[in-house]
Amino acid sequence: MHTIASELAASIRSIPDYPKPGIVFRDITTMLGNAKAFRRAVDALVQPYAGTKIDKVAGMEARGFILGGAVAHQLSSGFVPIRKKGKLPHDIVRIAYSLEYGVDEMEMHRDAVNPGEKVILVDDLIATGGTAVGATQLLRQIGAEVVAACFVIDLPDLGGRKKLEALNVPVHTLVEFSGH
Ligand SMILES: O=P(O)(O)OC[C@H]1O[C@H](OP(=O)(O)OP(=O)(O)O)[C@H](O)[C@@H]1O
Ligand SMILES: Nc1ncnc2[nH]cnc12
Repeated sequence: MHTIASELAASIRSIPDYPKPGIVFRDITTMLGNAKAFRRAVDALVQPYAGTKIDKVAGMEARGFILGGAVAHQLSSGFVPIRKKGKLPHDIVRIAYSLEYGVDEMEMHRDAVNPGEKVILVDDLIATGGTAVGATQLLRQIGAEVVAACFVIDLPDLGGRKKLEALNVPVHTLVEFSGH
């Protein structure tokens, strides 16, 4: 019998040396195109939170939008896009962050979450945790309660899960790939 982790792992494509030499890129487009795997991934991401009241799901551009939108629908929550700089039209909060293969800035509308609202972060993958830690800081800056973060893929050797947990954000992941 296949576990969900092995089934999902088999649906994800690994591309060596993309986008830079030494990085093994974990490509979820193959999982997204596989109807059964996509449904199982979304169902498994949602499972720990079913029946709890989550006000908003926050997804990080771009892959976090695909999964986060589906998770928000399943939880009957609102959705908050955390975007790369320059894309949001209204009053924003912004933070600089680094990730496995670069540095960038991300932004969120200041009025996207009301103080005290319970928010879950959703993305496809956690590597160094730079993106998720930045998103947590943005959400906390506007008074949100970050109750959890969930990801399809964890790259445990890069330490992102531990960084988030050190900020008191519980982390839920479905499949691990060791090495980079
Ligand atoms: O844990 P970290 O080291 O921060 O890396 C993880 C982030 O990197 C990827 O996004 P990317 O910035 O490549 O954007 P994309 O979704 O637009 O491809 C991934 O979707 C996560 O958001
Ligand atoms: N190795 C990796 N594969 C896909 N997305 C990533 N984001 C950060 N590291 C990544």
